[in-house]
Amino acid sequence: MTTAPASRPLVARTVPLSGAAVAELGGLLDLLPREQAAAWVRGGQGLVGWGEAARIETGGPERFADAAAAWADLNRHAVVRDEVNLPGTGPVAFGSFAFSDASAAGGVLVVPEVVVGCRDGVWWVTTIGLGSVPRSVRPAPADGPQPPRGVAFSPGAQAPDEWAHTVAAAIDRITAGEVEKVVLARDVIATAQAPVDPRALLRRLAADYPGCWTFTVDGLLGATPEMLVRLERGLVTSRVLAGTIRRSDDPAREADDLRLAASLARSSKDLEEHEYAVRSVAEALAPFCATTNVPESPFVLHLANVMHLATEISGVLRDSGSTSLDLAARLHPSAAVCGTPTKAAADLIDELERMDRDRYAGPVGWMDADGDGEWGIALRCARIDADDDRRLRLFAGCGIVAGSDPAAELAESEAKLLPMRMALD
Ligand SMILES: C=C(O[C@H]1C=CC=C(C(=O)O)[C@@H]1O)C(=O)O
Repeated sequence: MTTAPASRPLVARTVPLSGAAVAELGGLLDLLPREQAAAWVRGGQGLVGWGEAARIETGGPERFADAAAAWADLNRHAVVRDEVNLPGTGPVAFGSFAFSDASAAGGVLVVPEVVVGCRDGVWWVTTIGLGSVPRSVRPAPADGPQPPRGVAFSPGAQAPDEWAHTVAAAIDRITAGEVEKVVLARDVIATAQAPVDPRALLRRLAADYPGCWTFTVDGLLGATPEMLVRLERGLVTSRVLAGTIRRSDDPAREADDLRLAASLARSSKDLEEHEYAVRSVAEALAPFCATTNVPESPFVLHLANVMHLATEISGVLRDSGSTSLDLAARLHPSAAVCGTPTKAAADLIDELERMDRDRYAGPVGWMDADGDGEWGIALRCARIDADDDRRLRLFAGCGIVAGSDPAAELAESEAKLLPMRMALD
């Protein structure tokens, strides 16, 4: 199913924001109103948007292709005046897609009525209308959000010890030769005493995880460290993560961190897990790229809660007709969230997880009219219940290989849930 408002043209205008206007703004996230907010922000830069000029909803195995086609169609007839001309100026769609072809969560592209962007000190505002010239807007800080109140956590599809047994079952299936790696996830339900204002969570996530991409699209919000694919004027980049170690709880932890980072970089179990993920991305990108660069060994990425093995892959696009969403569709699901071989791992996930991942572990991000954009993997995130905004589903998953230990994976999943738990605290 695709719903796209086809008959009326998109009308978009981008203008730069002057230094004096920017001085009054605060940060990008401070501009968001409570309703219909979208964001993709890292280290103070990125895009935020609000309102809904157009919405494209898709579902099933063709959810990416249908969304890309509907977005291209909207832009074919668009009337655009862009005075800034950078990736992310002109009409922009924020998007989020389900992990699984079978999920009712499908996919969505939301075209906000107002988008404010910041990149390398350049600020702009884009106003977008459907079938009419949009009113010009002077962005201003919104009211401060109330922090969440009285949040209680309860198990989702599987209680923690049950999930550890599931991990043990997965290890048996790996040992039996069914798959080489499978990523198993679990969910946790958070229930607050009052409706949760997503902006409070976004601000907390951005402050605690400045090196991650803090996002919200259509009720999904989080701070992901993993970039599935970025396309910018023909340059393709991807940051692959797999292989994790928890950081120590000790505040004076620098010496500890060095020791942990060194043990992660030497861990054959984590290096194996990482290698599957890198290979899946490199192989999927190769047909699209004239050249690619895949570093031989990973580096260790330090986050506030965990450290990951990380590899930055880059390439030059061969065919200028491919959009960032086309690339994301081809890369999804990578072995960082599914496993190896892909189909057998996806079947095992269906069988063992006993839940719908919804939009967790699917691509989330934005795209402009040229097809440039950034699509992260929706990790360290939660989805607000559309029917009850006091309720959220939190997700975390772990790559399982033959050498995995169920108790250690359970502890790792707790560490990955921490960003959202703390944001709800
Ligand atoms: C599936 C998740 O993380 C992936 C990304 C980084 C490290 C991972 C790991 O070490 O298992 C996972 O592959 C998650 O955070 O829910």
